[in-house]
Amino acid sequence: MYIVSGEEMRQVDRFAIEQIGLGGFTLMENAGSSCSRAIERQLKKNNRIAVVSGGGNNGGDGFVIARYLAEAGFDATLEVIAPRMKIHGEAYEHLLVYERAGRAARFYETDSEAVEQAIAGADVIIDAMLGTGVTGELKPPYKEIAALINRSRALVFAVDLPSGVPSAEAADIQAGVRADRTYMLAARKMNASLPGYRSFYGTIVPVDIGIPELAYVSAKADRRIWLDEQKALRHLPHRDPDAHKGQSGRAAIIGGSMNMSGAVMMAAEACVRAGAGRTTAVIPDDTLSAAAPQLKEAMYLPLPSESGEFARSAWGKVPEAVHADGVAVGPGLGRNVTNDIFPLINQLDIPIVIDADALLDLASDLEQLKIISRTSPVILTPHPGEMAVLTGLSIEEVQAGRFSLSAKFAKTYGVYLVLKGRETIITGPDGRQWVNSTGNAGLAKGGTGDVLTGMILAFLLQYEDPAEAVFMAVYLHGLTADYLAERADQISINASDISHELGTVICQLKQKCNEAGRTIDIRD
Ligand SMILES: NC(=O)C1=CN([C@@H]2O[C@H](COP(=O)(O)OP(=O)(O)OC[C@H]3O[C@@H](n4cnc5c(N)ncnc54)[C@H](OP(=O)(O)O)[C@@H]3O)[C@@H](O)[C@H]2O)[C@@H](O)CC1
Ligand SMILES: [K+]
Repeated sequence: MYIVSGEEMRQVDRFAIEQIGLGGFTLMENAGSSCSRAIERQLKKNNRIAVVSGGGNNGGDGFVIARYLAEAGFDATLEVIAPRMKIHGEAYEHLLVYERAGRAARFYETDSEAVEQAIAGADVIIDAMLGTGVTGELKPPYKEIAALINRSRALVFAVDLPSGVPSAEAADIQAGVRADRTYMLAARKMNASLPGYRSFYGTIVPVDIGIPELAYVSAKADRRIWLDEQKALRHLPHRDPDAHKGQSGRAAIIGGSMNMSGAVMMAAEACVRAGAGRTTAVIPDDTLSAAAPQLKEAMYLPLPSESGEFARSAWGKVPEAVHADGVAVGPGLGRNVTNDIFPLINQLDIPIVIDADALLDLASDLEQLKIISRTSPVILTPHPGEMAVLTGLSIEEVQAGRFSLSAKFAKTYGVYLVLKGRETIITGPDGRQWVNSTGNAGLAKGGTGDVLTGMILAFLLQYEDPAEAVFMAVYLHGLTADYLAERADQISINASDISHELGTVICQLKQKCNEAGRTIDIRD
């Protein structure tokens, strides 16, 4: 599914209407009929339903929904908050269709008390007041009606967006409807993936309204999310039956310090479990006895240490000492001795994943990234705090601009950026973005990032396309956490459990998709 801003959605709509010839009236009919069918599955026959409509096209969707629900025999009334005079275009045509079908809408302008009573007394409220067209703070009486909806005990289903929630990134939100479910039309709106707005949406139900792919291509809205597991099947790691260990790649993971020998070893174990042919842990020599017993499958390359961390002089030795097809640097490095990771980026033209403390070293001289000439990809995996250091912004600013900041950063420095969070955003150096839908709050725990780093490195060695490798690592990391959370509470998820169960999850995924008859949607 595509992810769009409100402005991009308008461009997509315009293209579908003007260039493809799908009329706005038809799209609204599609939106309303598809939504009402999806909504009906949540309704009980005796529910009192209030469809609350505005005067724009979101309201128009509401007129169609009210007609379908009434025709299906539900006790559904249409409460229109906008004055009749302000309703135009396709929305007005659909209001007329509703009325000509023998139904009567109630208008807040002329019957405010009855409208408020209908809303207060409803079991289910369908919020079709405002969608992508909202600007600024909610105006009266929408603000008061939104508050009334939020106070009610009814189930609240929003159409496209909860009214009042802006669709543009980093727009302020003062008040808005808090929905239990949001029936999102055609494409996912950007803000549904941003922390400040996500809670307004409730469960998001995608609703197809028949807009052709070409309309998205024309709007250059190149951001996607996978909402079903079947999409993953085509992209799962695959092993040739005749494979030998040399073909799955040699991985080197550089990290660890006296107090954090576990981090580098968790990354190394994840790398082994995710299929790397040979994995070497490059560690400070005085941590060898602590690190080595943690993983039998790894090889070890100890380098000079100082105060329990890599000595500054060790960094110059790394490019020659490491014989690998891909490298990750960062897990558990520590911050007492300054790390110098630029020789790695400069001299090793193999895929490199930069994580954790190494990101902070990178931040001290980011401009160097622009002048280094490499053909192999650089992958940065910051959490919002690390991204704040990389950009010089506050964490709040990072979170409010996750999409645009990621795109700008990845393009400026020519890197793949994995901005972690509830919905991790992966951005390619060309600005294309993928949003991950798997994972849960159990991942908010030390070590899970180290495991992800190891998985990304292993996949980089097995996939041709770095974007696919990075996305699949993030996707399966989250999916394994979801698998674990189905068996024990989220709070008990251990980072290493993700490595241990990864194979089971991939296996289950293959089985599930096979059982579903291999109906793979190729539009991903
Ligand atoms: N285009 C298509 O093909 C399709 C579009 N579709 C649907 O259209 C929706 C977008 O429709 P849209 O552009 O008409 O905007 P919409 O969200 O109804 O809001 C406009 C109204 O809001 C009002 N208003 C604004 N700000 C306000 C505030 N702060 N506080 C209070 N009021 C405020 C503004 O009033 P005004 O300020 O002009 O007085 C105006 O009346 C989209 O989300 C989807 O549901 C589907 O049918 C599929 C086909
Ligand atoms: K709405």
